[in-house]
Amino acid sequence: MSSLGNSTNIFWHECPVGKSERQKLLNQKGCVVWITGLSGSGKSTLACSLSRELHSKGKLSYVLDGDNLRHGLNKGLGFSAEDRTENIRRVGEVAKLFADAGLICIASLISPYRKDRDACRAMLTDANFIEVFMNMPLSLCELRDAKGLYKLARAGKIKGFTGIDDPYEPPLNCEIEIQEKNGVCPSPFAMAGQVVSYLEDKGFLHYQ
Ligand SMILES: Nc1ncnc2c1ncn2[C@@H]1O[C@H](COP(=O)(O)OS(=O)(=O)O)[C@@H](OP(=O)(O)O)[C@H]1O
Ligand SMILES: Nc1ncnc2c1ncn2[C@@H]1O[C@H](COP(=O)(O)OP(=O)(O)O)[C@@H](O)[C@H]1O
Repeated sequence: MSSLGNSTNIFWHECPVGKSERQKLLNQKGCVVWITGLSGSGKSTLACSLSRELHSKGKLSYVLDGDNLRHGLNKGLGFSAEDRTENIRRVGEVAKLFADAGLICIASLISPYRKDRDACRAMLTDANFIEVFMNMPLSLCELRDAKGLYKLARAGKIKGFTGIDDPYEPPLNCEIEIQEKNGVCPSPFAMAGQVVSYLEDKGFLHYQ
């Protein structure tokens, strides 16, 4: 069902081809893998590696990457708390549609606020929202600084940068946590393997 907001005189139209038929066709179950973490923690790397692994297993996935969506769907949104909330809400709604289409939707956004991630979780049935926390130390993310943004933030040239002068609220009850082992970050292939194992164990990679 939809939440109607300010619109009136609109009605929900059921389509005769349903989610279960699409899932049967694809032999998988639609869900959302929501990857959260600091800039540079490896969200996009995991998203791409996971999508590749799933593809090689014959499973259909689609990546919604925060940075990429800000070029289109979310063009015009900034990084205030309100804009981030709207950014996450929109991506949550799109992810829900992809999951309904039967796909394994991989959403990769900083999504720093717990309440925003929880709101996306609430859009789906609980088991179909798989929250993956990239639990990498800020020092590692800052050392990587692939885009040079931490340097700019430290120099005061970017204001409100997550982890520097803007908050990041780590998940309290995520389904999967990716972290360093003995001070070493797992490879992209190993990170993807951790998520694939979870999806396999929970029965998302088959439709019975
Ligand atoms: N102020 C500030 N804080 C954090 N990140 C910033 C900021 N300004 C620009 N960027 C770049 O935007 C990318 C994060 O976009 P998201 O849509 O994932 O952010 S959020 O979920 O709405 O917080 C983020 O991409 P990733 O490094 O892939 O996380 C940055 O490249
Ligand atoms: N598991 C990993 N092992 C080694 N380097 C990684 C790993 N994950 C990410 N990186 C590197 O860290 C940098 C940031 O990764 P990225 O996926 O862009 O992070 P995010 O999307 O969270 O900003 C990139 O240069 C990437 O190649």
